[in-house]
Amino acid sequence: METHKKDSDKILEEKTQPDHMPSEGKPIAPKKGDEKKESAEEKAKKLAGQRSVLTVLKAEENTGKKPTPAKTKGTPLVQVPCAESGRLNRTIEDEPYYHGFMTTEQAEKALTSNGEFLVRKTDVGQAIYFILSVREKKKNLHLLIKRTAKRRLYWIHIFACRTVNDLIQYHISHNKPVTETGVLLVRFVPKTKWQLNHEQVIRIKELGSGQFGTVYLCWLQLSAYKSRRQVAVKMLQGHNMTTDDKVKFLREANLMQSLKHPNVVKIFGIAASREPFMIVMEYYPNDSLENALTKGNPSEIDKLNFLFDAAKGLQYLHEKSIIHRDIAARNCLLDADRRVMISDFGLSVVDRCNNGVRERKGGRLPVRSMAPETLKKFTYTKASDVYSYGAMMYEVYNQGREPFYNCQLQGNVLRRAITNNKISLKIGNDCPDAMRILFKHCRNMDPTKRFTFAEIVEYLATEDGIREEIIPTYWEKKRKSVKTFFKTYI
Ligand SMILES: Nc1ncnc2c1ncn2[C@@H]1O[C@H](COP(=O)(O)OP(=O)(O)OP(=O)(O)O)[C@@H](O)[C@H]1O
Repeated sequence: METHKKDSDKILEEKTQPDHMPSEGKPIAPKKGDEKKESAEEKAKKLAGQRSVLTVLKAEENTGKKPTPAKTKGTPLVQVPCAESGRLNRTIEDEPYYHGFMTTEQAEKALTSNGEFLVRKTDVGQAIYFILSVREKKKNLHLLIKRTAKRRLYWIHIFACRTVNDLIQYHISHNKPVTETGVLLVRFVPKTKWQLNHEQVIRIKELGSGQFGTVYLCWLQLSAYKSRRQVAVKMLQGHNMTTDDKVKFLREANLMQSLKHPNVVKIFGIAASREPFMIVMEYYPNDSLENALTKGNPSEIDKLNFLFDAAKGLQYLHEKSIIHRDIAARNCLLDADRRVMISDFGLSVVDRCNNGVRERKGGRLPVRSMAPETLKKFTYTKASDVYSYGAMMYEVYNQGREPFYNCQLQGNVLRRAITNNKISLKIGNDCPDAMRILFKHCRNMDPTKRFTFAEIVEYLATEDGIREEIIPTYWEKKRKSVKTFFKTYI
């Protein structure tokens, strides 16, 4: 183990040293005249005697959130030379324990047993910080990895390093606690296959943009040995994105990850180790239901199946306690078999208690599709989703026209007219009777009298022309995978 007296002493000399910020992952070259060697551990012991000098120095150096005084007050900081940290020459993004941008909630889900840890990034105010999340005695600790003001060294408890990799590696290889109470880093939580790297994604062209980001057609490189495939990638872009926007974007990705249904958009993963954040999804070349309705002239059977597929996807979401909150033809995509896939979970929320979710949200709201009780009290329920589904039925039977397209009212005046039942949607004469009845059940002003999606699915399932589900057998699936193998490798 090699240490350099000069390196260790820099902590004490710092005030007179020029500011220097090494790039992440670069080793520090040893300097001439570093003959006298001393380990960081020995230095820690020695420096304990110089407590008063170092306490002053550390207080001056602290940046960002101040550490809890009970844990760190009076503890000297010791710089660990690079050679002693025992790290590999990699960037933080390459480290298996680094999970990129992640909320506290997500980190807590990932930590399951004592001593498990991961490193993540988060925004505190305007600044971005690294956080060490570690599980100890059935509790989760989220420790801010702080930086000294001048030399820009990273530190948690006693030891300070030039990079986060060094800091973590040093604590692991030397079995050093990260808190005063002796919490050790035992086992890291590895990234899941769902967490992708930005390098795996290659842009082809833009597909369109929405409120939260732009969607691109991209190549996704699955691994060095596997083929690449075309995917749609939603990227959160823009320099004026607030922390709130980022958290919402990650929440959307997290929510999508937990969904698996033939009528819900399939997600491959998320790249969140740096910005722009990306949600990598299945690419649906048939575009949106809105385009199919406005440009495609679908048959009556097609329309019926579009609504049946959408209702099945939404029934699944409601079973998982998810309220979509933005049901509209523009948010439904069509797969290669023209099956509807529910998409765009940017506004979705989880209603765990089944009481509805109250949220007075600013920004653009889909007022024309929203239920009167939501417009009045900002309460979103499963029944308010059903009301919006009714608005989508209107789109389906009116060539994709948006609800109230011929109404001159705008903004608050329109909102008041809807809530006071002064205006209402009329589905049109071309709509079959059975669908007109269903429309009425969805658009009832009283939310308790509306159908549920389970009832809608049951109602539509008996209609003539409903496409039967073709569930592939075991051998059909096998045959398909062999075919794909030959296509890819031979
Ligand atoms: N998986 C996908 N495959 C193919 N096209 C997609 C996919 N996801 C989105 N798109 C297309 O990209 C465009 C932008 O989608 P996005 O979900 O960001 O916005 P939006 O739904 O149009 O608006 P908002 O998010 O404001 O409701 C849309 O035209 C949509 O059809």
